[in-house]
Amino acid sequence: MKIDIKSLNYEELKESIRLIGEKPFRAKQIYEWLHKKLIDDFDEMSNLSKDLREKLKDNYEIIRVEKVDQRTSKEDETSKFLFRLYDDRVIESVLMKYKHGNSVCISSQVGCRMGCKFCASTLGGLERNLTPSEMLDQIYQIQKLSNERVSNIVVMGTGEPFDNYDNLLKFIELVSDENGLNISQRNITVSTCGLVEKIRMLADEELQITLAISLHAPNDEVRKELMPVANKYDIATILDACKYYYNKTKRRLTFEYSLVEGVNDSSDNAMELVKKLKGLNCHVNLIPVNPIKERNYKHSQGKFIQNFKNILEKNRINVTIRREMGADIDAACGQLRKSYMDQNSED
Ligand SMILES: C[S@@+](CC[C@H](N)C(=O)[O-])C[C@H]1O[C@@H](n2cnc3c(N)ncnc32)[C@H](O)[C@@H]1O
Ligand code: SF4
Repeated sequence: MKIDIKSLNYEELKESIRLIGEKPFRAKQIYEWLHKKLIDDFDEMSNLSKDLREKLKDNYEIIRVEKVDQRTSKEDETSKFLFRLYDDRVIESVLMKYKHGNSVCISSQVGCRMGCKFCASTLGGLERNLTPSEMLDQIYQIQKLSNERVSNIVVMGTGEPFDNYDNLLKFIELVSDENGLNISQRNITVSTCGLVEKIRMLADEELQITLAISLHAPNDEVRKELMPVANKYDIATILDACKYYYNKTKRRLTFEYSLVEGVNDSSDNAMELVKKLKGLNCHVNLIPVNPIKERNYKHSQGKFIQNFKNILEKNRINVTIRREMGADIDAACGQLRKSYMDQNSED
């Protein structure tokens, strides 16, 4: 089997190149082609001899994702990309343009096995993990297709990143490498449904990334209704792990809270959340839930959203309501991929 060359870090590439009888300086050239110039064909590596390019082709493959669809919102400048993988599976990624720079939301798995009730990504279960190269290439292709420099990354697309932990760490290492895209770790956010062991492991890595926790409920009872993973970890245990993360990294935590009408959006719910988060250096992101046709959940009405926000603010909890981006292009995580798969299975 050929080696997935784009998933190797610089040191690994140097060693691998040595094993096929080449000088270490070649690794620097190849790494630059792959991760700075974003080339995905050995034949375009013009400072390498033809013989070496053939040798590379014999030993390595350059994993890439291939665009099958792109939709750009008429309401804002959000673009959603559908990419095909080498095994014909399909994933989605989103480019969001902000005043402060361009942000890409990437998928970390094909599907997800966590089963959250409101989420389209999990409807077909988990198909497989993405490799570090497949996570990277979502960004590389979007940068090339849009001619825009990407400055921020959120790992908030399909999949539970901590269920693909080793590949996630490798991806972070590669994308923040100064010999590659060199995206600051401070501009990378990883969102998790709260896998406690992995939160603690990540804290021990002492990286500078932002950790976002999908909380979505002020107590375990409501959380269990929405997220099966709540049967495994209670909120108190998750918050302990979050404090550990904060103490190790000094990075402010983000809590995501999708507001679902009549389920988690009352004043009592807001007060209970305040009590849970008091004293934590954190920020709460309120997300009006994006309804998916497979479930009955509705997003909270405007006045409930505003009331929830006011209660948090009065109690000095940092809070924002997430702008609904690209609502006209199935922008909720997993929705575009799901519509694509539904259409293709009907054909
Ligand atoms: C798709 S998940 C991926 C990252 C990780 N698995 C997690 O749960 O945090 C990213 C965020 O989208 C939220 N989300 C999923 N489906 C949603 C929907 N229909 N409406 C609003 N938010 C949704 C999740 O709860 C989570 O906070
Ligand atoms: S919200 Fe996250 S963890 Fe839950 S099913 Fe969706 S992708 Fe998986």
